[in-house]
Amino acid sequence: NLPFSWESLLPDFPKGPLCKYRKKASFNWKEMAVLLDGKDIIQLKNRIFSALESDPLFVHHPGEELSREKYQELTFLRCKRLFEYDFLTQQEIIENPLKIFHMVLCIGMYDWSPCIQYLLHFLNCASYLLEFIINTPDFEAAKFWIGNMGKHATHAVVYAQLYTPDGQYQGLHSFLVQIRDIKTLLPIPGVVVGDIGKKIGQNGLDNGFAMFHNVRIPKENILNIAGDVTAEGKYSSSVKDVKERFSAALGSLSSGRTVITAVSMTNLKLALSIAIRFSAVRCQFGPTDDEEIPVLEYQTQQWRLLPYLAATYALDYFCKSLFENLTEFYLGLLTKQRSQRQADIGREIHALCAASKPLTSWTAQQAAQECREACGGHGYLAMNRLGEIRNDNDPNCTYEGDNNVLLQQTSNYLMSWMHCIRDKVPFESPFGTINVLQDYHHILDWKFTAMSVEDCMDSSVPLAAYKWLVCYLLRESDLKLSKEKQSGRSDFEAKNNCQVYYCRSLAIAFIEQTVLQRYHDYTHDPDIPSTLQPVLKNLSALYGLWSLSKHLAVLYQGGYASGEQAGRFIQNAILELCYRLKDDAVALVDVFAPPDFILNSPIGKANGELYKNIWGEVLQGSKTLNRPSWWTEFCINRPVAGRLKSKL
Ligand SMILES: CC(C)(COP(=O)(O)OP(=O)(O)OC[C@H]1O[C@@H](n2cnc3c(N)ncnc32)[C@H](O)[C@@H]1OP(=O)(O)O)[C@@H](O)C(=O)NCCC(=O)NCCSC(=O)/C=C/CCCCCCCCCCCCC(=O)O
Ligand SMILES: Cc1cc2nc3c(=O)[nH]c(=O)nc-3n(C[C@H](O)[C@H](O)[C@H](O)COP(=O)(O)OP(=O)(O)OC[C@H]3O[C@@H](n4cnc5c(N)ncnc54)[C@H](O)[C@@H]3O)c2cc1C
Repeated sequence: NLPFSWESLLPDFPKGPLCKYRKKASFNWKEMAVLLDGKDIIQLKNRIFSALESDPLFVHHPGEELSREKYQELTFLRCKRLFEYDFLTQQEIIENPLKIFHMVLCIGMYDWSPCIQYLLHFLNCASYLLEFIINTPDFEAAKFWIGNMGKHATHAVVYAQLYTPDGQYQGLHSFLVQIRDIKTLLPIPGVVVGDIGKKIGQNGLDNGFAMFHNVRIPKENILNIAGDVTAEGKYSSSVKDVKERFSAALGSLSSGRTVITAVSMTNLKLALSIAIRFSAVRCQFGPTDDEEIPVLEYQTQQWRLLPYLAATYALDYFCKSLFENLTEFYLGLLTKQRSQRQADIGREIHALCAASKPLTSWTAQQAAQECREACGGHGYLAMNRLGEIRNDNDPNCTYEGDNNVLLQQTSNYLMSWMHCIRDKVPFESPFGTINVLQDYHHILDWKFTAMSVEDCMDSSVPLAAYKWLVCYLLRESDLKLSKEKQSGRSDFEAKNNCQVYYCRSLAIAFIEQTVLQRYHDYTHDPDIPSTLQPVLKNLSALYGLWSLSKHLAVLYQGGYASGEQAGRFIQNAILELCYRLKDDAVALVDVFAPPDFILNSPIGKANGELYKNIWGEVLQGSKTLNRPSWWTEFCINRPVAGRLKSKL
């Protein structure tokens, strides 16, 4: 019973082999799309997708190998065009900042290279408006990997150690430094700048290096987030402590990590759209010799893909909520809030995104590989895009902070609450993500109590287990750290020896619990339409149980679970949920899959005409039917076997 306007916003899919599954779905995919995104966002997505589809600059080149140079040029032209489209007015952004988030992800669904190039220009121009001298002390201190710097950036935001004329060290600060002439693109005197070479993915985007030798920049070019310097060279800062200034200087990294969390989640959407549509139409083997069934009917295929589908829904919700948290933080910064709450928000967001980036980028990396294999040989064909998705997702695990290093930031934050727990001092965090620790002592006594598989079919079961897991890992990490220190290890060594199985696991369990808590609350909200709630609850339960199943050893080790049944119930519940969700799977990807032009994968097309789509693409290759240019080497210049064999 959707109003007519919804129908025009979300046109029906073409008829074809996927209809069989679409008819079996327990819910209406359009109603779900409207619930998750709302009319405004769907309109924005349509606007962006159709602009790209109708623009000749964005046309795909099937069967054509672009050189890196050409791809970089095309990426730059596309980036310029994105500025020309200017998809969002300032007013729209102010009214709903979430639109920026959706705009970025829509462009990224097409190709991450122009998207990230655009974003780096857009954010650096938008968010940053002495007479300092910039120097690179040695080769190891060179700036390396910098996005857009390889070929074309004219200005860079450079993080550098600040020394004032009195010789005092003032900590890390950021400066706007011109690196190339804006008319000629030649380097500014004193700057050595260049391209770092081919990468595993995202090759449309140029990444560069730079070294500075006595490069003078105007005094105004200090980006005075944490401090400023007067004309007389005197340093001033509202933040007195160097360490706090360091945090403030790094604070801006939280926005990058939040965006990367969403970029990775979007890669999950792309990979799953392809793999699930493929699995629903690709038939192999069957109960009888003359009946082949779609590979989606196999338990293994369901178990390999559907938990990632559930993860996509849970992480999609989490990303939006994290972006809202970040918006609140930036509103505080813009209105120059100096309250304790503002500082606490900064710390909590830092802890959240330092773990959500690892969780989401790793999940997407594993999913992309699983989807690639789940599509068999066709998954390995470059035109089907799973390799590109996997390789373009890969650096999400590294940039804006290596995942393993970042997890330490989250566990540090969690460990910092131990003194409140020990001293029984009341505490809470602005977004409530650590409030679970208020019941730490009580939760540590909890046990797994489900008596049947059916009992486990709601996300409240894995959620309770996660709360225990977080408290348990916090206790164990804290004990381990104390033991290390007591045995005479330095702070550095002690901390280092507490990472594997302790702090690292703690940070992962914490973020999984937080994602699940938010998604559980959302899916169990009485305002969710009753037509959609059952499938959403199944997704929440599957995400929770599947994630939890990776921690089974610790649940037993710490005494939360005992006996054979607990593990068996969890495993059987996962399989049962996969089975229940398999008929909804196609409709669930229809909700988030971009149009065919954007998805750009013959096996992932919405019509499900697998073979027609592959053949259509194969035959478009300009040289598909040609004999090779080196055909004479095969037919005429035949090798004389053994001609070069040593006679000695
Ligand atoms: C902090 C480190 C991990 C470790 O340093 P260390 O010296 O050990 O410091 P600590 O003692 O642990 O911490 C000191 C205190 O500071 C607090 N802290 C640290 N970070 C933050 C933060 N972000 N916010 C708030 N507070 C912070 C910390 O909690 C401590 O406080 P306390 O003592 O506990 O109270 C450090 O090594 C580190 O951060 N390393 C990672 C470095 C990094 O991330 N580099 C990024 C380089 S830029 C990059 O990679 C760019 C890639 C471009 C690709 C982008 C693609 C996606 C699109 C995104 C678009 C976003 C655009 C953003 C623009 C841009 O980045 O240029
Ligand atoms: C595609 C791409 C684009 C980038 N763009 C930019 C950009 O625009 N601007 C910019 O400034 N930077 C950029 N970077 C650099 C990026 O920020 C860094 O690569 C990233 O922060 C990781 O640092 P690193 O490379 O020095 O790794 P390293 O710190 O050398 O890490 C190497 C390994 O050692 C491990 N390790 C390091 N320290 C510890 C520790 N304390 N405990 C345990 N293990 C540890 C890490 O887990 C990692 O596996 C980009 C990188 C990539 C790949």
